Amino acid sequence: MAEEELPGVLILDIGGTHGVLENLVPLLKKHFRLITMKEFLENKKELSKKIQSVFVFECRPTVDRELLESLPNLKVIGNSGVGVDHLDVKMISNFGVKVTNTPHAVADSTADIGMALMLASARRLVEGCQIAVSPDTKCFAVDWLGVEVTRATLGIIGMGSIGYKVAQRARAFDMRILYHNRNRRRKEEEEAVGAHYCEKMEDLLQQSDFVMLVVNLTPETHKLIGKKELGLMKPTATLINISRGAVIDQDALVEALQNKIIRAAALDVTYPEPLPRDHPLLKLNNIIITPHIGTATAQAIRMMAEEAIANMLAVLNGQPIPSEVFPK
Ligand SMILES: O=C(O)[C@H](O)CO
Repeated sequence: MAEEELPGVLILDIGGTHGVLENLVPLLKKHFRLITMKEFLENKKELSKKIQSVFVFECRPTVDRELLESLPNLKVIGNSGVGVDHLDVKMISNFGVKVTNTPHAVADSTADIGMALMLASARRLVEGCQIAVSPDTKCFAVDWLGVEVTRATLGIIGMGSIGYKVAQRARAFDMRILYHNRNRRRKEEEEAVGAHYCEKMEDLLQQSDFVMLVVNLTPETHKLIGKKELGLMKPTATLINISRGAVIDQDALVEALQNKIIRAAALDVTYPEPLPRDHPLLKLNNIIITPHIGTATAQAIRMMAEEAIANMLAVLNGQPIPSEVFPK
C-alpha cells in the first residue's frame, strides 16, 4: 500500500531518548503513515483528519484535551509501556478513543531490573565499583559488608505479570517469597513459584528482608509506602521500587534512610524524574537510583513497539484488542 493510503499515526515527541524512536520508525512505517508532532503542528488542517492513532512512547508524553479535540478521526492511543498513569484514560474514552498498553513486552526486562537493584543494593555494588576505581583505595571488603539475597525473604507488593516474573527469578535464589495483591493468585501459580499470599500488606512489610514495589500507580497506590509502612519494615530491610515514584512518600523515605529506620533503598523510579540535583535522596549513601531503565533494552523496546502496533491495528481493523486499558 502506498504510504499516503496507510492510516496516519501521530508520534508524540519524546525528547532525549538517544535514537530509540528512530529504531522504531521502520517497524511503524510498515503499517502506518508516520506524522511527527512538528509536521502536525505545521500542517494541522490537512493532517488532523488523517490521524487515526497516536503512538505514545513510554510514560513521558501525555495526550491532552486540546490534542484530542483536534483529531476528529482518532480511534486509538497506543501506549508503548504498561503504566498509563500519564494518560487520563477516562477523558480519552469520553472522546470515543481507546487506550492500549504493552504488559507482555515489558515484563522480563522490568523484572530483571528489579533483581539487579536488589542484588546491587544487597552487595553494595555501586560503592564497590567506586572503591575499585578510587586511586587511594585501602578498603577491604570486611569494612563494608553487604547482606545476602540467597535464602532471604522477599515481599512483592503487586503480583501482576512483572511481579510474577520477579518471583520466578527469586525462586532460583532460594528466597522465601511473600506477596500482597488486590487479588490472590491461583493456587497452582502460587505453588509454581513457592509464593505465600499476605492478605495484609503489614504482615509482608514486617517479615521481609527485601520489599519490592511492582504495583500500577493509581489513586489507591499513591504514597502507598509512607512513614507508617516504613516503620513496620525491619531495620535491616531494603525497599526496591520498579513501579512509579509516587507510590512512595519520598519525604518519609528520606527520613527513614537518614534515621536508619530501614537499611537501604534502590529505586528505578522517582518523583519527579529526574530528581532535582539538590534533592535530599541524592545526598544519601544508603540508596541506589537508576533513571527509569526498567525497559531500556533493545529487545524490550522492540517488543513494546510490536505489541503497541498489534493493539493499534486491532482497533483500526475492528478486531479483538490484545491489551486494552479501560477507564476505572
Ligand atoms: O510502564 C512501563 O512499561 C515502563 O515503566 C516504561 O515506561
